[in-house]
Amino acid sequence: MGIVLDGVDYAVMGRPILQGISLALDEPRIGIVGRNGSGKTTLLRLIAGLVAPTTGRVAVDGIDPARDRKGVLRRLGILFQNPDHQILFPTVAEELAFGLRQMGQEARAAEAAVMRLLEAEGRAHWAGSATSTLSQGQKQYLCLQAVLMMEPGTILLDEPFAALDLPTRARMARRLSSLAQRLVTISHDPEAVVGCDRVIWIEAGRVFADGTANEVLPAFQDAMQRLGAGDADIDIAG
Ligand SMILES: Nc1ncnc2c1ncn2[C@@H]1O[C@H](COP(=O)(O)OP(=O)(O)OP(=O)(O)O)[C@@H](O)[C@H]1O
Repeated sequence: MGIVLDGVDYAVMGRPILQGISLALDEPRIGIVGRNGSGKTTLLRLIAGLVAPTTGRVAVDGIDPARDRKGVLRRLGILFQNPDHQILFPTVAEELAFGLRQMGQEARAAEAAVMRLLEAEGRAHWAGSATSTLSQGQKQYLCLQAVLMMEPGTILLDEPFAALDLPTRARMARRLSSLAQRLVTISHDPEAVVGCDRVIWIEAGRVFADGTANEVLPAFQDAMQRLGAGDADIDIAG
């Protein structure tokens, strides 16, 4: 089944942001790379159903993510770039229970599921901790656990390593690689998608290259280095 985008265009007030995107994504590890402003986050938002395409069709395991919000919650989890934008609750246990409550589970069952998860992760003592006191890496880890609570088949990761120091990044990479879920990783950094089965390079709102990591990443890296050698962009997007 997987993720299907069929002839997708997305425009804001007539300005095209993404154009002619047709992709069928069902590999276990998918990377989406592109420079700043190329349209990666917009693509993620379309897949997640946070915005609907202007033309064309998006389907996640056969459902339209913009229309069936409940259905998509069970299929797709999102780890946003900044955990501070994702964490809503004062304590770790409340944050972890939120998704299950949204999916209709009653409070006591959700609480028990949260404790089971924290115990399995060796972090039962985190339950009552204030989310605001966690480090950036711990917050990112909490957001990942909150997504995993809902047992989605696919997780969308937006720049998952951007705010992490090297040891935390290594730990997060290890945790992610052990997951059974399909992962779609969006990044401007080729390092973040090195092990992927398939890498899609988005340039100026279009699919510029699509292949294995070995096929796509060397060319992407070359192009980014060439761009970096030139002067800064002086045009303002929009
Ligand atoms: N709602 C919106 N209104 C106006 N412009 C938008 C909107 N959403 C995205 N854009 C524009 O579309 C382009 C692509 O944005 P997007 O955030 O998808 O890029 P990106 O590849 O994720 O960039 P970055 O790596 O910098 O996060 C940018 O020029 C952005 O300014």
